[in-house]
Amino acid sequence: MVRNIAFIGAGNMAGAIIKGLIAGDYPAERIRATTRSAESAQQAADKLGITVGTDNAETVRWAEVVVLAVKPQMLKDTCEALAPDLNQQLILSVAAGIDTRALAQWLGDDLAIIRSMPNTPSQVGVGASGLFANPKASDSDRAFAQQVAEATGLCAWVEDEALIHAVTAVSGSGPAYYFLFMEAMIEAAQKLGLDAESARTLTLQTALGAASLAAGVDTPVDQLKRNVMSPGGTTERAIHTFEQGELRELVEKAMRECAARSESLGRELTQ
Ligand SMILES: NC(=O)C1=CN([C@@H]2O[C@H](COP(=O)(O)OP(=O)(O)OC[C@H]3O[C@@H](n4cnc5c(N)ncnc54)[C@H](O)[C@@H]3O)[C@@H](O)[C@H]2O)C=CC1
Ligand SMILES: O=C(O)[C@@H]1CCC=N1
Repeated sequence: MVRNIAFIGAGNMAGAIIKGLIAGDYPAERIRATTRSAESAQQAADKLGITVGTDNAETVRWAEVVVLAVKPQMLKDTCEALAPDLNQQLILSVAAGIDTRALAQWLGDDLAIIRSMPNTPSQVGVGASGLFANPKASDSDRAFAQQVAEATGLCAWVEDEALIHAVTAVSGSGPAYYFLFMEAMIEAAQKLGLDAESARTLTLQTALGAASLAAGVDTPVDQLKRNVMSPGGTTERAIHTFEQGELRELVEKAMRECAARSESLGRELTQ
């Protein structure tokens, strides 16, 4: 299914989705985007290989699907300015925290609105998105949103919109947790004596290998972990150190904070 799709905002997340779509053979001439300045529009056009302008109204009138990809703090003003040019386009919002009720208030009551919480690995085809549709969205709207998400990776629907906060804490923000872990491992590897390049390549390949193995076999992750841990061996010491340092509790705390921030962001920006 190909529809004219306009991204309002052409930053990190829109760029990641657009790259994923194009890599999945979505026709580039059916994708447009906007940014705030002519200079950033030109940069984004060169980087993404699509038409990027600064005229939201014109771009929205061309579109059948409008993707809201500006920062949550910019969303209310952006939506209210777009509202007069909307004519039943499907709205896809990737903004953290802002619910479909607020979006409908700013854009128009009758609109089909689908929220997607994607992540930046979308740009290399291994994104993970959570989706929620308001009751106005048709089966075909849902199918289109799913197609966009699947062009860039995999997706899961939630039927309770509040669960988008949890999705944000898992997959929306999750890549940054793994990047932090990689950063820490690269630093520690160098302290153990490896040169910077070996520290980096061994760390990244190990992350890729662990994720590929976990995704590629049916074995639960705790068993995969135990398979690395020879009794009395080396891994056991490292895992014991993580557990003693309460890594699990820390992960849960961080994810609860993330979900809570998603909720409070929504409250602050929709009052
Ligand atoms: N970065 C990430 O990993 C993820 C981000 N998101 C959501 O995606 C949205 C965008 O985030 P990023 O791409 O990281 O931000 P960003 O700052 O990289 O991109 C925002 C873009 O919006 C443009 N913009 C701002 N106001 C505009 C307007 N009125 N009209 C047209 N363009 C306008 C800016 O020029 C910029 O290109 C946010 O709402 C965020 O919550 C969701 C999931 C993951
Ligand atoms: O940090 C943020 O607010 C955005 C939403 C999910 C990932 N990045």
